Formats: sequence, C-alpha cells, structure tokens
Amino acid sequence: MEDQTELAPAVRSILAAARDRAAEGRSGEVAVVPRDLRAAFDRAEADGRVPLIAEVKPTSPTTDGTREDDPVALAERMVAGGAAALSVLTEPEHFGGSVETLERVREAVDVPVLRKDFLVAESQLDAVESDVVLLIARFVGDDLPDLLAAARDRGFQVLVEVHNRDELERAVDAGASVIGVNNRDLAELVVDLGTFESVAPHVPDDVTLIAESGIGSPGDVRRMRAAGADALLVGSAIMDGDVEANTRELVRAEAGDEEAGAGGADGETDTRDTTETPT
Ligand SMILES: O=P(O)(O)OC[C@@H](O)[C@@H](O)c1c[nH]c2ccccc12
Repeated sequence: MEDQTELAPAVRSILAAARDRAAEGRSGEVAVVPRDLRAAFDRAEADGRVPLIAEVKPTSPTTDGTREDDPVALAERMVAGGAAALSVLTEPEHFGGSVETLERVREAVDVPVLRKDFLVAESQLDAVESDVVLLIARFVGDDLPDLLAAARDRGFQVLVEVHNRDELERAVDAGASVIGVNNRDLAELVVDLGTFESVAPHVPDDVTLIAESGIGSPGDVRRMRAAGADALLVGSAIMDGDVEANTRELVRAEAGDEEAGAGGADGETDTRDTTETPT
C-alpha cells in the first residue's frame, strides 16, 4: 500500500475508521443477486439519457453542512430525474452514510445501487447487499485481485476506482471490467477534470468507463463524454438544491433541449434547438 502520510488528513482519518469497522464481527457471507449495471447504462443510452450514477451523499469532507432530507426520498427523485443507477455512501463518520440507508434505498428503487465506502478487508463486504461495490485501487493496494475475487464470489459487480495510469494498469491486470477515474485527488482533495482526460485514452475498449467527481454542469458532462466516459458519477452537484431537476439537467446534456447557456461552465455557446422535449 502507498505511504499514507501523503494523504489528506481527512482521508487518513476515513481509512482508520474503515479499518476499525473491518474488525467488527460479521455473521456469514452475503449472496447478492445483482441488478445489471451495464444493462442499466444501455437502457439510458437507448432513450437518450446520459448514463448517470447519482450519489446520495448527505455530507463529505469537502462539503459545507449536511443535507437532512430522507435519503430514500432523495433517491426516488434522482431516479425520477433519469438517473440510470444510484450510489449510496455507507461511510458513517465522514459522509453521514449508513448500511441501513443503503438497504432502504435499494428496496425503494429498481435501478442498480452502488455501495460507496472505503473497503479494505473482505469482512466489510458482508455488511450489506448492494448491486455494485467500490474498491479504491490506491487504498487496497496489492489486495486488489483478492478483494475483487471475494466480491465477485458474493455476486457483487465491482467498480474499481483509479486516479492515474499506474493504478489503471493494476486495475486492468486484476481483471476489472468496470473502472472509474476519480477526478478528485485523494491526497489533496482537489478536483481536476483533466485527470479523466489524461487516463481515459489508456483504458481498454471492453472496460465500462466511469468519470467520477467534480462534474457540475451539462458542459462538464459533455466534456467527460467526449473524453470517452460511458457513464458519470455525480454527487455534490446533484445534492445541492432540487435533486430531481439537477439530475434531469445532467442526463439531458446531450439531448439538445437545455436552456441556452444554462449551467454551462465551459463558456461554449449552445446553438442547438432549445425547445423543451416532453417527458
Ligand atoms: O460530489 P462529486 O464531486 O460529484 O463526487 C462524487 C463521487 O465521485 C465522490 O463522492 C467519490 C468518488 N470516489 C469516492 C470514494 C469515496 C468517497 C467518495 C467518493
């Protein structure tokens, strides 16, 4: 594993908490019958929605304040807004998440649900059923192949998160078929969409590729899609304000029906038809 003195203090504290949770006793292995993530992305594409994983993220080390709304209500509005899948934080101490929240959300919706947590030990996989689990290459280090196998044995689909080409290579060597490139540097907690653009060209074609973090506008969505993203993972920009409208604005980024100039952070002029399409 990498030298953790390089990590932001908040991230070191998150990892220490994750290791404590790994030590908690669990009874038995979960056996998941997962909802197919790739199929959910294909369904979105087929009806003109950008495949989007919307994240229920009550708070985070880089967010001000905590959103107190019922996570199930938020999740339902994300699906109503067109999200192809959901991500639910289960990390309790720094992101306001819980495994109970994930269970409730997964019961309430029929899209695939990603468990967003800092998994570092096999026992943590048994804390709750989800359709997809996240493994962060940087944090699992040499254990990646074993954890990937352990997750698949239980029926989970696995999203392996990378931040640079070296981690990408490790993910591909381990046999990852769904890879996320995190635009947020976990050492500094700074976001740079150029991260995805620099890593994406090296990702094999048969991998399902997800752009994660820092995507805030339809312009950002188009930029990540142009760089090769099959799908996007968005938290903060959706959690801030009207969750359903925020989701809809991003999933329609390629539909040509957004208000000219609305939310476009890239300064481009949108000359396409701005007529509202009925839903
Ligand atoms: O809120 P954002 O910038 O849209 O980011 C969402 C998601 O990518 C981010 O929450 C995330 C990516 N990888 C993680 C690992 C752990 C916790 C959180 C994350």
